[in-house]
Amino acid sequence: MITASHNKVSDNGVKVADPGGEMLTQDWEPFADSIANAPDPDSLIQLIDEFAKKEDIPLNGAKTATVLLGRDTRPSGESLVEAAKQGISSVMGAVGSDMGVVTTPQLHWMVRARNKDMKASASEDDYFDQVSTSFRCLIDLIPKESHQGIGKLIVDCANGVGGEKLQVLKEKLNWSDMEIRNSGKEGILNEQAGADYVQKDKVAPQGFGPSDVGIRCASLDGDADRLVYFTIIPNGNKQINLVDGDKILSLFALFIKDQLSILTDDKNEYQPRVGVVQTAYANGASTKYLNQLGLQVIFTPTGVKYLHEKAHEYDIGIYFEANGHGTILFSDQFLSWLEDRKSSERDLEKHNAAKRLWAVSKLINQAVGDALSGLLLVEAILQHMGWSVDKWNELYCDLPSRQLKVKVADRTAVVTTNAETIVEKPPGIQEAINALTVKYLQGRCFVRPSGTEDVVRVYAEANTQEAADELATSVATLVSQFLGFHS
Ligand SMILES: CC(=O)N[C@H]1[C@@H](OP(=O)(O)O)O[C@H](CO)[C@@H](O)[C@@H]1O
Ligand SMILES: [Mg+2]
Repeated sequence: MITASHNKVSDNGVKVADPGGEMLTQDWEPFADSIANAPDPDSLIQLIDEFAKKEDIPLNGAKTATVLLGRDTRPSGESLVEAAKQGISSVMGAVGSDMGVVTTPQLHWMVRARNKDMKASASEDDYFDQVSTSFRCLIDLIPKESHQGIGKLIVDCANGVGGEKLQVLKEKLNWSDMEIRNSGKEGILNEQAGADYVQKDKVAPQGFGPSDVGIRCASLDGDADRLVYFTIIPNGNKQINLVDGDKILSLFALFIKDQLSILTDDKNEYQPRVGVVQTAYANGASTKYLNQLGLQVIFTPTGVKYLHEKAHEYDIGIYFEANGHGTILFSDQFLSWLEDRKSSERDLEKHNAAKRLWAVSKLINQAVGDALSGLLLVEAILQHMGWSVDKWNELYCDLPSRQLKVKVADRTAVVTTNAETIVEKPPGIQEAINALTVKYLQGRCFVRPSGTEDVVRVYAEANTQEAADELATSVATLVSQFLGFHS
């Protein structure tokens, strides 16, 4: 997938799906790094040959392989896809099949559908069919008493690929109450728009203003694998109430738990294991809420590859990063049990709960986090509950938080443990952070080296915004003292 996601339009990047449609296995990352940095074509071919030998991959088998290629809306995409196609055929002897402009999750979905679900020709149309059919199924199952409109939705598409794809869904679903903004027809990709901008800066994207107060708004990122919601604060100068990935996770977890409790009781032999996966950036109030729901919450280091892997350990694994990337994974064992229940259950309530969970498993992307299918699931659940976005946002109240970046001489000098919540190296810094944190009510603070930028990130939470800001600033100073200023 040729995309640089939420980054500026002049950036380029590539995301690689494995044959199951999921993210590239972590063992292969060093190889990906080495070929990306190969100095010339000969070294590239040599690296590929060596790797194929090491992994025991018969390269002549590649002749029967197909590599699906997709791209986001960046102007550079077309020529990069062409280059990829040439590389795939001339170096590997395989076929590069161009799927055109697609969202990252659509491409992952197609790879998965072709290999895992044995739909040899799975296309974008099949994706649209599956998500719209399962969405309609959820809507049709809404109990009559809560069948009421929940009002208009406006979606900021970051001027990216999500705009044209959401338009397809809008037409397929006859969804008149949804408006698409920053659709990509004009405007610059990701510029003051999109889920990353909205979540990090906590402000409304461009094109949104006072006339949108009171309306449910959502934001996708440039390749449509992240989703956040928000509402505009009246007279707030672009300020928003952010409904982030933690809240999407909480809504999904609540719905799944409700449906499971209709379907099962203590007498059931099979008790599906539900796991909720977060990172240290999850707001402390969300973790508390999920614990109160009686759910098992597990933490992993930052980066969706870790959350995704952990979520696979459960029958139903629900994961989200606060930035809005996440999905729900269902185990094969659970799905076959569910299929059984769906066909054998005589009790109407239980039968419907089974059908809802089945529809969720078809709607939500099983390969990666997907803003479009995530958005449809949020909308279906809100309609099911008869909830406004405010009601949803009131599930719990976010603790004030602050994120800062510190430029240091060498960020790899920071070594963390315990899902990145404790610093092991340099020695002494964790004790100093602890000494500052205990001064604040509901204080929580951690530092970690970024995996994507040359900075150390500081995250702080406390009972007031001033306190969170102060804690973050003083810990940022500590980081500079311990690690030396960037020269
Ligand atoms: C605090 C934060 O938002 N970190 C982001 C950011 O990672 P860093 O390792 O923090 O740079 O980019 C990752 C990739 O998009 C995303 O998965 C992660 O959540
Ligand atoms: Mg993205």
